[in-house]
Amino acid sequence: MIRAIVTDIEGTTTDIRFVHQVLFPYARQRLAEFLRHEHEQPDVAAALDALRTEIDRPQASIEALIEQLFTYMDNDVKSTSLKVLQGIIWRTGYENGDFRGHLYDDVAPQLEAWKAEGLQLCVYSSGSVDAQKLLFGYSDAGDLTPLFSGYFDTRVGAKRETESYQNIAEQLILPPQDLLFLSDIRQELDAARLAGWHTCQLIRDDADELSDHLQVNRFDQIALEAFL
Ligand SMILES: CSCCC(=O)C(=O)COP(=O)(O)O
Ligand SMILES: [Mg+2]
Repeated sequence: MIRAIVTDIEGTTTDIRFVHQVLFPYARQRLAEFLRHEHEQPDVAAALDALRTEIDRPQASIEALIEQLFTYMDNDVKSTSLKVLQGIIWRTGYENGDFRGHLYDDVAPQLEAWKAEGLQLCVYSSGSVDAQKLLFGYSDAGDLTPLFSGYFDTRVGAKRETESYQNIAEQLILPPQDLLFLSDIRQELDAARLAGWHTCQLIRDDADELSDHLQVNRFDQIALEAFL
């Protein structure tokens, strides 16, 4: 029986275009100036030190780190340090009302229904935990953060690695057969399935002909009884 549902964000709850055409450019346009002025802020300094460790350059200057972060952004590298810094910059955008977190219209009602049925709801995205809380906290459907009891990011591992799903299950103290992962990306679902999870693929845009996961177009097409 499914007892917890863990959802991806980009392409699953949220239009990929919101992430790539609103969030990513917003951070990109501000990143260099932000780091030049704010690199001593404790949370920023910690992310920059983590980046120095990540690239094995303990003495890297702020300018060298900025260059590295632009390379990451150009290649959509899911670096934990980049994701933390993007989240810090996005906070200003959400708080100023520059944008709200996009959600497909089927998402909030279904999350509320599952919560009312007693299911545990969690998020797993490459975006930092703080960025996840911002997107759901300042969403098109209002503040949905009370619905969620867990948030996971690349600190548990990469989304295409089976070990990440084993780590999440361990943290939730639930057996994998009680867990359902929702994502638009077949390789992420493959990794979750190898960890023993149930899986369901959201097809928001183009069909995925190579997938053998159960596919739906909307959250209200997900029938939990199907996962035995
Ligand atoms: C918290 S929304 C921003 C998501 C993000 O930064 C990202 O890179 C999406 O990656 P994912 O692996 O979740 O598709
Ligand atoms: Mg996705």
